[in-house]
This record gives sequence, structure tokens and C-alpha cells, in this order.
Amino acid sequence: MMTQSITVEESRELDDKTINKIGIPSLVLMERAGLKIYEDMINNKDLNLDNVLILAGTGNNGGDGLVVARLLETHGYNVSILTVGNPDHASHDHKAQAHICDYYQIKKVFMNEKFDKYTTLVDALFGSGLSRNVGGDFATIIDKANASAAKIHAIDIPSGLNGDTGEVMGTAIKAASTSTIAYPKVGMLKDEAKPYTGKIYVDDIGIYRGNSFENE
Ligand SMILES: NC(=O)C1=CN([C@@H]2O[C@H](COP(=O)(O)OP(=O)(O)OC[C@H]3O[C@@H](n4cnc5c(N)ncnc54)[C@H](O)[C@@H]3O)[C@@H](O)[C@H]2O)[C@H](O)CC1
Ligand SMILES: [K+]
Repeated sequence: MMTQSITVEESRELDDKTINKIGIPSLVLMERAGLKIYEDMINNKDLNLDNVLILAGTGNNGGDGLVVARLLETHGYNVSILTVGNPDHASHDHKAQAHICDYYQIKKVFMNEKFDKYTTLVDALFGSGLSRNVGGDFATIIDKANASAAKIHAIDIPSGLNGDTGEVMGTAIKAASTSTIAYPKVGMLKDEAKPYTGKIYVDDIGIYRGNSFENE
């Protein structure tokens, strides 16, 4: 169990080192992340997966969410996707995952969607890429998610939470649980972050401080 925590900047540096120096392709990391998040969810007895909605941004956090959508779909769960932001501006890996979701014809819904018919929402809006206060459609979706009857499972960092300080950047997802990638981000472990992170799962996807799990 990796109990250490890292800053958002270090998290992005470790991603970059793993991909560009060690050579594990980013899509491989995204598939591993998606599989771990899916497993966290199906093993979390507090989550009712009868009807799941993925709230996806257009970066790689959203890409993780699309992998989860496909894994839920291929295992017979009811799952839909709400993408926030312009898909034309999506990251390379996000586009690759959106193409796969299109193959499976996973249902797409839009900004006017009502959330109360869903039992679980997956927060894949943004993670380590959060760079400013949340506004516009993202704030609308976050507030609607928090107001719904559904439980929320967040990917990497609850969207809107500053991963370094634990502060809310305008508004933030209040998750029942969070699957964080590689290591918890320092801000997530602060007392004031607890209402936003909920129960934290730490997912080992092959990204390490040193060059191996042991040598952290
Ligand atoms: N890099 C990897 O190989 C892996 C990354 N993982 C996951 O990817 C995210 C980080 O992805 P990234 O694309 O860098 O950023 P985000 O998806 O967090 O953000 C997307 C995008 O959102 C924009 N943005 C930032 N702040 C705001 C805001 N306040 N309002 C609106 N839009 C905003 C900005 O343009 C960002 O680029 C990481 O968290 C992991 O979930 C994989 O899990 C592992 C491999
Ligand atoms: K998130």
C-alpha cells in the first residue's frame, strides 16, 4: 500500500517520466487506470451501479472516465456519458477512448440531463489538469451532481478541489469515494478535503516515485 502523498506538479512529472523516459505509452497507463477504477467501483459495496453516468471532461481525466464507461458497458451495466467541453478540443487519448465508446454505441446525454435517475455519477471532469477556478458549464454540472440523489465516485482528484491545498476552486465535487492514481495528492489528505474525497482508493498503475513499487 503506497501511503506517501505527492503534489500535483510531481504527479504530472511522474506521468511524463513514465511515458517519455521509461516508455510506457500513455494509452496503456490510461487503460490500467480505467481498469483499476472500474474494479474499485464494482468492489465498493457503498456504490449502487444500477444506472451510472460518466461526467467526462475533454482531457485525460475524462479519458479515464471513458475507459470506465466501456468496461461497465462490456460487463452489462447501464452506463451513459455526458461530455462537458468541446470534444473537438479533446486530448489525443480522450479522442481514442471516445472512438472506442462509439464502437459500443454507449448512450450520450447532454447538459439538460436530469441526474436523479442515476444511482452513481463518475466524476471525470478534470484531475491534475485543474488550473483555475471552476466556472461555466463545469460549475453547473458539479453543482447539479452534488445536488443529486446519486453517489459520486471521483477519478484521481475530485473535480474543483485543489490537489495541493485541499481548497475548493469555486466549486468542487463532493465524492463518496475517489480512485486516485499512483499516490494521493497532498491536498486530498487534509481534514478539510474529506467531504470532497470520501473514501480514497490508491491505484497502482505502474507510476512510481523511484523506478519501482518498492523504491518509492
Ligand atoms: N498523462 C497520463 O498519461 C495519465 C494521466 N491520467 C489522468 O489524466 C489526468 C490529467 O489529464 P490532463 O489532460 O493533463 O488534464 P485534466 O484532464 O485534469 O484537465 C483537462 C483540461 O481541463 C482544462 N481545465 C483546467 N482547469 C479548468 C477549469 N477550471 N475549467 C475548465 N477547464 C479547465 C485544462 O485545459 C485541462 O487540460 C489525471 O488527473 C489522470 O486522471 C491517467 O490516469 C494516468 C496516465
Ligand atoms: K476528477
